[in-house]
Amino acid sequence: MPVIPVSLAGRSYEVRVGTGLLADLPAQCGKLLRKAAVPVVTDETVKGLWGETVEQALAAGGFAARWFVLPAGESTKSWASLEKLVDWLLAEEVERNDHIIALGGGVIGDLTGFAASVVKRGCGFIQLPTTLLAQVDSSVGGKTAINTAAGKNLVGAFHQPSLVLADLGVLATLPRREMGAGYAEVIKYGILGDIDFFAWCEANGAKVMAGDAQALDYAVSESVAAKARIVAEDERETTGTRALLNLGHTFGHALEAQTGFGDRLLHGEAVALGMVLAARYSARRGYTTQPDAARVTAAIAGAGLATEIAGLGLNCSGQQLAQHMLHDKKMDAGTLPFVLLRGIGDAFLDKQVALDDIAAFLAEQLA
Ligand SMILES: NC(=O)c1ccc[n+]([C@@H]2O[C@H](COP(=O)([O-])OP(=O)(O)OC[C@H]3O[C@@H](n4cnc5c(N)ncnc54)[C@H](O)[C@@H]3O)[C@@H](O)[C@H]2O)c1
Ligand SMILES: O=C(O)C(=O)C[C@@H](O)[C@H](O)[C@H](O)COP(=O)(O)O
Ligand SMILES: [Zn+2]
Repeated sequence: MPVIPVSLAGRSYEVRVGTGLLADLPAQCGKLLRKAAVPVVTDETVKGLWGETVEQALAAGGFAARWFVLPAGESTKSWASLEKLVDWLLAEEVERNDHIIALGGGVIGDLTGFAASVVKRGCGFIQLPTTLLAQVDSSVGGKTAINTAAGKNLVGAFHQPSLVLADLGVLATLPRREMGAGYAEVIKYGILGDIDFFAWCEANGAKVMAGDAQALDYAVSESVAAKARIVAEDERETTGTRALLNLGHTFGHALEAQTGFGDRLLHGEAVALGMVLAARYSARRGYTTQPDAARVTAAIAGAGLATEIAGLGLNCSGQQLAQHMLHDKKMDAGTLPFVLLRGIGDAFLDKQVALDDIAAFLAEQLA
């Protein structure tokens, strides 16, 4: 079983990738579970599909799951959900050294991690990611957040989990559209820093999308290892290294905001479009070549993901889309550093981007 360490001074933890990890939960968690009652946060869909497995595994180890179940979907990453969850955790008398379990996709992981960061000024949590996206990205690295009226992930904290168990078996029930959204964050690691992994994705993306066990194991393990390396180097996104994980996200978050954080455009789908835009904009600026941008576009289209924002029916101008970017967390004294490409596998942070030029570029892409 691949075990990937996330090495942080004094707070290192493991990401275990394998099959059957949920059914083996008490043994996997070991001493992290200290009390008979274990708080488990999930969404309605995941509870219906995987709740029984978790409940029975805990019961077999002498534990009782205490469930907090939220509606599925991006709108759950809200102030309202956070308030309800925090009140519930306090009513459950969760202590600092306890661990809350987050069972679900990135929405549940981000929200539960944020709640864990503020309850009693910080208690423990364990990530049980159940989407491809959560296994390869959101469960690792400690970014937690909710969305607000002003934009995506604008309120949150860095708070690392104590353990991540990526059970590949749970992906069997994941709809194809959600697999595609997760695959966007997989291929991101290739585009931003590893041309060999990108080429592997070009050759094996269809297998990953079809749920091939070996391909999934490799894709998840390689993605987690790539993220762990970056997070270990720049945990709090202060040096610019971690910001590279934001490839496609400045465009993507603007698209998510414009479409109202709903089912119309999933986070991974927005990131896929954002990476195409970042590649095309990099070519327009002369940093990379048109053939590179076309290769990125083709690899993303090959996974069944949309690559043209003109097809989204956004009904807005390039300027309006660019306005959303003013709230980006990378914003620094009036300039917005953008993750661009010098080539496939060679992302960098460009601090010289003019938002008016981005707006003009977006207007062309929308036409
Ligand atoms: N913290 C980070 O570093 C980070 C990284 C990437 C994305 N994110 C965030 O993650 C969120 C997106 O995560 P997501 O794509 O996992 O979305 P999600 O949590 O909404 O899950 C997607 C859908 O899949 C369902 N689902 C989950 N597991 C399932 C399973 N095994 N079988 C069937 N259905 C299942 C859910 O109920 C939901 O309807 C966004 O809010 C994004 O901002 C955070
Ligand atoms: O872990 C990171 O760092 C990332 O940027 C991963 C992204 O895929 C993720 O969507 C993250 O939540 C975006 O970060 P944000 O700081 O722009 O909200
Ligand atoms: Zn993302």
